[in-house]
Amino acid sequence: MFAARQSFNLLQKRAFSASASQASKVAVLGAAGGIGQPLSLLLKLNPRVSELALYDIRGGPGVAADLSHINTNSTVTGYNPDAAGLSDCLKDSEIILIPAGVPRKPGMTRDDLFNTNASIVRDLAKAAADAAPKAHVLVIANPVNSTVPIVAEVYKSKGVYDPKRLFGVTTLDVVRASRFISQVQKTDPAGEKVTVVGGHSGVTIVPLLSQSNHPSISGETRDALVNRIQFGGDEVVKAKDGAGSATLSMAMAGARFAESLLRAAQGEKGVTEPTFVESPLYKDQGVDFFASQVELGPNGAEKIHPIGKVSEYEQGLIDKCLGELKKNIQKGVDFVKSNP
Ligand SMILES: NC(=O)c1ccc[n+]([C@@H]2O[C@H](COP(=O)([O-])OP(=O)(O)OC[C@H]3O[C@@H](n4cnc5c(N)ncnc54)[C@H](O)[C@@H]3O)[C@@H](O)[C@H]2O)c1
Ligand SMILES: O=C(O)C[C@H](O)C(=O)O
Repeated sequence: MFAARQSFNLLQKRAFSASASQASKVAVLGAAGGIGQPLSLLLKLNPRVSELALYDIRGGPGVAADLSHINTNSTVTGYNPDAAGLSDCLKDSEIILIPAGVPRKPGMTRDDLFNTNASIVRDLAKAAADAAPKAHVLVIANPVNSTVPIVAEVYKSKGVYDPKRLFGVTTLDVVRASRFISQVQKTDPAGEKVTVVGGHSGVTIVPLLSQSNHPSISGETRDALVNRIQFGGDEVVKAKDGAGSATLSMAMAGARFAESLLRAAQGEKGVTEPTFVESPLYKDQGVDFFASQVELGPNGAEKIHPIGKVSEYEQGLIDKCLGELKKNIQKGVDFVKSNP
C-alpha cells in the first residue's frame, strides 16, 4: 500500500514537472468505454501528455469532466459526434488511440466482431486521415489483424498513408506472456521479457519462448504456456460472462505503448515495443502486416526487428499463423474496396 502510494506520488510529481516544450495532444476515440475510461485515466496521469481529447458516440464530455479534476497539468476535453466534434477532437493530435468498437461475448472469436467494428474503424480512420493525417494511429479495436489493414486502405485512398505511423496494439500479448511465464517459473514478471510475434488472435499469436529467459521450457509445460498466451483473451471473456473482454489490463498495455511512442518522439533512443505493422518480414509470402519488436522514433516505426532464431516448434507456430493472418488481412483490405 505504502509502495503504491509512493509510486503514485512520484508519478504526480513528474506530472507537475513536465516541460511545456514536450506538449503532446493525445486523442482517444471510444473514450467512454470499458478500455477508453481507464486508458484515459492513465494518460491523464502521464506527464508527457499535455492535452487529452476524448471522443465517444456517447459520454465523452462526462468522462472528460471527471478526469479534468485530477491535479495533473494536462487539459482534458470531451467531444460528442455533433457538429465538428470528431474533427475538433482529432485536430493537432500527435497520437490517436482507437478502442472504439464492440467487445466479444463468450463463444465468439475476434473475427466475429468484424461486421460491426470494420465500419466503425473505417469511419474513424476517414476522420483521422482528414483532420490529423500525420498523427500516429494506435488501433486497439478488434479484430486487430483486419482493422489495421482497414485503416491503411482508408489512408491510402486519401493519399496520406505512412506505414511508419500505423500500429496495431499487441502489447497486451507480451504483458500476458511475461505474467504467465512468471507464474510458471515463480519469478518477478517485471524481469520476464517474452517476444510475441504474428497477429492478435488465437493461433496468430506466436510466443517465442526459446528467446525468453527460460529457453529450456519444453513438453506439456511449454504447450500449456503457449496455449494460455494465445488464448489469454478468452479467459477474461469467459470470466466476465457476457459483460465484455479485457479492459483494465488492455488500458495498461495501451498506455504503455503510447508512453513508449511519446518517449521516442521526445528524443529517447532505443525505445522498442512489439506491434502489428506493415512489415517486410513475410511480404514474400503475401503477408503484408506482422507483429514483431519495432524500434520507435520521432516518425514512428523506425526499424522492424527480424524474428531471430526460432525453434522447429516455433517455426510450426509461425507457419500456422501466416495462413490465418493472410486471410484476416485480405478481409480488411477487401472490406474497404467494397465499402469505401
Ligand atoms: N488490441 C487488444 O489487445 C484488445 C484488448 C481488449 C479489447 N480490445 C477491443 O477493443 C474494443 C473495445 O473494447 P471495450 O471493452 O472498451 O468495449 P466497450 O463496449 O466497453 O467500449 C467501446 C466504446 O466505443 C464506443 N463507440 C462505439 N462506436 C463508436 C464510434 N463510431 N465512435 C466512437 N466511439 C464509438 C462505445 O460507445 C463505447 O463507449 C473491442 O473491439 C475489443 O475487442 C482489443
Ligand atoms: O479477447 C478479446 O476479445 C479482447 C482482446 O483482444 C484480448 O486479447 O483480451
